[in-house]
Amino acid sequence: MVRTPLTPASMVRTPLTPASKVGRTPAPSTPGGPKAREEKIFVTVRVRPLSRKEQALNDQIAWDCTDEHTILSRNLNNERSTVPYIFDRVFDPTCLTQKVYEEGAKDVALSPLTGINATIFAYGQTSSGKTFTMRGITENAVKDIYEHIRNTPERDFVLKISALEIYNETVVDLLNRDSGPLRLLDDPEKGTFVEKLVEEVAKDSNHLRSLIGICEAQRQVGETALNDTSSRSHQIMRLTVESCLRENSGCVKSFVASLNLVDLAGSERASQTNVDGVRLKEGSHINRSLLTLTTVIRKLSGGRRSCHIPYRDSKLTRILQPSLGGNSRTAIICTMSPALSHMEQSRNTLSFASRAKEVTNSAQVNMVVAEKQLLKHLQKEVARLEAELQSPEPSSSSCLKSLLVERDLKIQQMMLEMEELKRERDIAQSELELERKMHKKQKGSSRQIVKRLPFSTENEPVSAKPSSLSGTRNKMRRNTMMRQSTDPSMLVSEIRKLEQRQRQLGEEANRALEVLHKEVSSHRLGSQDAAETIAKLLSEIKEMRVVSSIAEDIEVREKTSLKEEISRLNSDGITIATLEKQLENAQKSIDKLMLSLPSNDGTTESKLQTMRKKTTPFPLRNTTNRSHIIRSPCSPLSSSRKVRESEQENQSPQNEDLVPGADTLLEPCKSTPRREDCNGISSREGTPGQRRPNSVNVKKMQEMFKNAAEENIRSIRAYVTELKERVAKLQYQKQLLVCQVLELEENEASASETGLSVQSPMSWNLVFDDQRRQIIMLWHLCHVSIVHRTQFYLLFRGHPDDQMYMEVELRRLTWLEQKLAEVGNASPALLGDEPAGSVSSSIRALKQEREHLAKRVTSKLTSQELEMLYIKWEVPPGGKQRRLQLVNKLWTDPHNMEHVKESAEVVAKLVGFCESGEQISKEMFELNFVLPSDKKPWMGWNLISNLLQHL
Ligand SMILES: Nc1ncnc2c1ncn2[C@@H]1O[C@H](COP(=O)(O)OP(=O)(O)OP(=O)(O)O)[C@@H](O)[C@H]1O
Repeated sequence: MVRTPLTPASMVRTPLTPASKVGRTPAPSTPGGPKAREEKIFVTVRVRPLSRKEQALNDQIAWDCTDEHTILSRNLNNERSTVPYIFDRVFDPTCLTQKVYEEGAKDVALSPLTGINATIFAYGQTSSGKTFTMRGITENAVKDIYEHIRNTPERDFVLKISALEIYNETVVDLLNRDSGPLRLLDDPEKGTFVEKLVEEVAKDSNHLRSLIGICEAQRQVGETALNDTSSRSHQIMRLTVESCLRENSGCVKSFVASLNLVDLAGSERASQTNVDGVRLKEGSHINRSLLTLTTVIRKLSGGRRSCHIPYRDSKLTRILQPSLGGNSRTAIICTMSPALSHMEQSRNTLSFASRAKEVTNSAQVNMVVAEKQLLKHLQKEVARLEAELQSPEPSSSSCLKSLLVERDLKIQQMMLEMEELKRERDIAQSELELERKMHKKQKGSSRQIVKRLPFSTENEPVSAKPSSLSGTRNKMRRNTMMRQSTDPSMLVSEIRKLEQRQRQLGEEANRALEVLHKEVSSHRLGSQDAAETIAKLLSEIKEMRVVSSIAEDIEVREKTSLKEEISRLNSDGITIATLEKQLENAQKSIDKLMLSLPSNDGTTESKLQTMRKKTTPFPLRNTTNRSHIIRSPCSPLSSSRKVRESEQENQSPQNEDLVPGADTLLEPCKSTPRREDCNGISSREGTPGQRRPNSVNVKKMQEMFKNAAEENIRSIRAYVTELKERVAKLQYQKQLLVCQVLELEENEASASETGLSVQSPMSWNLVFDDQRRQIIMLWHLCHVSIVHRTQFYLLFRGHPDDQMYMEVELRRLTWLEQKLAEVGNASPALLGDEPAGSVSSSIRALKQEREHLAKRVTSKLTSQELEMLYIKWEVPPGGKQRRLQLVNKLWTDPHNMEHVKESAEVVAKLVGFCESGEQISKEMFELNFVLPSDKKPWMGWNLISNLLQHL
C-alpha cells in the first residue's frame, strides 16, 4: 500500500529527500538483522550462451561451470594451467534471469524494505549480458517490492525513483535530460550526492515501470562491432523506499533506504570493438572509470581500509562509494561470454570478481525521524503527562511523585552523611597535624613548644619547612608567627574552636556510653565477680555522663573578654582531665568484664591479650557506623537478647548430655522458656519430653552468641580507647592554648609597663609599620608585580581600617613565600589559575612587566622629569636601554623605605594611577584573598601585569 509521501512532494517530480529533514540515527533494532552487520559483497558469475555472431564464427566454448559455485577454463589453447574460480554462485548459460535474481540478487534487492541500503550491479565485458541481466533483476525486484508492500499493511511505504547516467565522465539525469550535466557535491551527512537530480515518487508499480522505461530510453546506446545496442554509459537507477508504521501507532521513526541498480558500461578493447571517433572516446572514458572501479575493489579487497581508496578518481566510484566497502549490502553479477575469443576479457572479469569477493561492507538500518510526526508525538506525550499530573486519583504520576520525594530524601540523607564525613575528616586532619607537630616539637625546647598555634584554620600547615631562601625570610617567618601567636582575637577564636570540639567529644562520649550502658546492663552473668564489675561499670558510666554534660553546659557568649575566656578555659581543663580519668576507669572495667566471661579456649590472661590485640580503633565516630554496630547481629542491643534466648534454648534437661558445660554459661536463665531463636529453630515450648533433632548446633549457637557479646564489648572498648586518645589530644591543645594565653598576658603586661595598650592607635601605627616592612620584604622575595606593590603601598597607609587588608596581604605572602620555597622551579602553578607558580615563572613575569613599563617611560614622563630621574637613580648617560635600566632599579631595595616610596611614585606615574583619578578600591585586595586550601583563582598580580599590556 503506497500512501502519500511523508514529505510534501509535488505530484510529478520531487527533489531528493532534503538532508535537513531527516536526522539519521542508527536503529535500535534491525527488523532484518543486527544493527550494523559486516558482510562481504555477494559475488556471482553469469555465463551467457554463445551469441549468434560467436556461433557464426565457430567460436568455441572455453568455460565449464563445474558446479553451482565453480567455473573452470577449458584451456583449449593449452596456454595456462586451469585454475578453478569459486564464487557465491555461478550461473551457467542455461540459467534464466529469474534464477539469477532469486539466488544472486533478491535478498539484497529487498533489503531497503527493512531500512538497509543495497546495490546490485553488473560488471563484465561489452556484450557479455549486463544490460540483459540487470533488466531482469530490476523487473523482478520491482515486482517483489510491491508484493512486500501489499503483504505489509501495517506500514506505509513511499517509493521514489531517480536515475542518472555517467557518460564520458558527465552526469546526466535520465528523468530530466534537459537539466544538462549535473554536479557531484559532498555533504558531511549525506556523503556524495548529485545536485538537482530529480527524484520522482512512484504512485504504483505501473508508474514505476513506466519511469524505469523512460530512463532506459534516455540512456546512451551505440552500435559497436560486438554489440548492436551497446551501452555507452554507466547507468545508476535508484529506488528509495521510505516506510513507517501507520500513524495511529504514534510512530515517529521510519526506515529510509535505497536500492541502486547499476548497469555498467562494458570494458572493451578498441581492437575488438572496431571503434573510432566518438565510440573510441566513449570507450576510453568507460575503461578509465572501470579501471578506477577495479583499483578501488583491489584496494578494498586487500583489507586495507585505512589506506587511501581512490573513490574520487571517477564519478562512478564517487557515487558508488557507500556500496563499495560502506553502508550497503552489495551484490555484483559478473557477466561473461563463454567464447574462446573473449577468453582474456573473461579472465579479467573473473579476476575482478575474485577481488570483489573479499570486500566487506557494513550495512546498517537507516532511520529518519520525521520532525512533524515527532512534534505531534511529543505534544501528545506532554498532554498525557499533564493530564496525569492533574489527575487526583493515584496514578503513575503520583507514583512518580512519591519516587521523586523518596529520591530527594535520599539525597538529603546523603548530604547529611557527607557533611558528617567532612566534619570527621576535618577533625582527623587537625588531630593528625597536632600529632605531627607534637612529634616535631618534642625534639625542640619546651619553650618552643608553646610558641605556635594553628592560625585559625585547622587545615593549614603549621610547621614551617626548611626554606631554601635567605635567613631574612626565616626571621620574617618567625616574626609573623609571633605576630600571629599574640593576636587576642585569634586566641578567642581558638578557644571557641577547642570548646566546640570538646562539646562534640562530650556528645559522642555520651552516645557511646549509652550503648555501653545497655550492653553492660543486658549481661546476666552469674559470677559474683562479674556482678560487681557490672555494678561498678554502670556507676562509672553514670559519672562520665555527668562529666561530659558539664562540658556541654559551657556557654559561649558573643562578647566574652579574653580574661573570661582564659579563666573558663583553665577551669575546663579539670573537666577534660576528669573525663580522661573516667574513660581510663571504664576501660579497665571493660577489661575486667571481658575476663569474667566464660572462656572455652585458653587462660584469662591469653584472652585479655587476644582482646587487646583485637582492639583496633573502631570507626565509631561516624553515626552511621555506630548505628550499624548497634543494629548488627553482633550489636549490644540485639545480640545480648540472642545470648539470653540462646541460654534459654539450651536449658532443657534433655540437652544436658548433649551440651556438656553449657550450664556454666546458662545457669541464670534456666527457668525462662524460649519461644523462638533467631535462626528460626522452632520453639520446643510444651514439648518437654522431646529431644532436639538438631541439638548438635546448640553448642555452636552458644559460642556464636558468646562471641557476639565479646565482640560488642570489644568494640565498645576500642571506642572508649579512641575517645581517650581524643580527649588526650584535646588536653594537649588546651595546654598549648593556655601557654599562648600566658604569653599574651606577658605581652600585655610589658605593653602596660611602657604605657602602651594593645589596641591603642599608637600600637597600631607600630604594628602597621612592622607589617608593611614584612610585606615589602615578602614582595621582594616572591618577585611580586611592582605594579601591585605600588598600588598596595599607595592605598594602604596606616588607617585603622587597613588592618584587615594588611593581615590578608601578609598572610597571603607568607603562604606564597612558603609555597615558592617548597616548589622552587619544579612545580607548575599552585596558585589556582595563577601562572606564576614557581620562582622562575614569577621572575619571568616580573621581568616582562619591567620591560613593558620601560616602554611607557617616554609617553608618561616629560624629558625633563626623565633626565632628573636618570640622575637621581644613577642611570649613566649614553648607556643602552636607559629607560629599562631606570625601571630595573625600581623596587629593588626592600630595606630602604625611602627607596620604596620613590619607586612607588615612579611606577604610579608610569601606570597612570595618579592622573586617571580612578583609585582602585581597597576591597579589590580583600577579594583577592585566597586561602591556601582554596583553589579559586584570584585576580592577582600577573593579571595586573596583563592588564597593563593593554593600557
Ligand atoms: N543470458 C543471456 N541469454 C540470452 N541472451 C543474452 C544473455 N545475455 C546477453 N544476451 C544477449 O547478448 C546481447 C548483449 O547483451 P547486453 O547488451 O546485455 O550486453 P552488455 O554487457 O550490456 O553489453 P554493453 O556493455 O555493450 O552494453 C544482447 O542481444 C542480449 O540479448
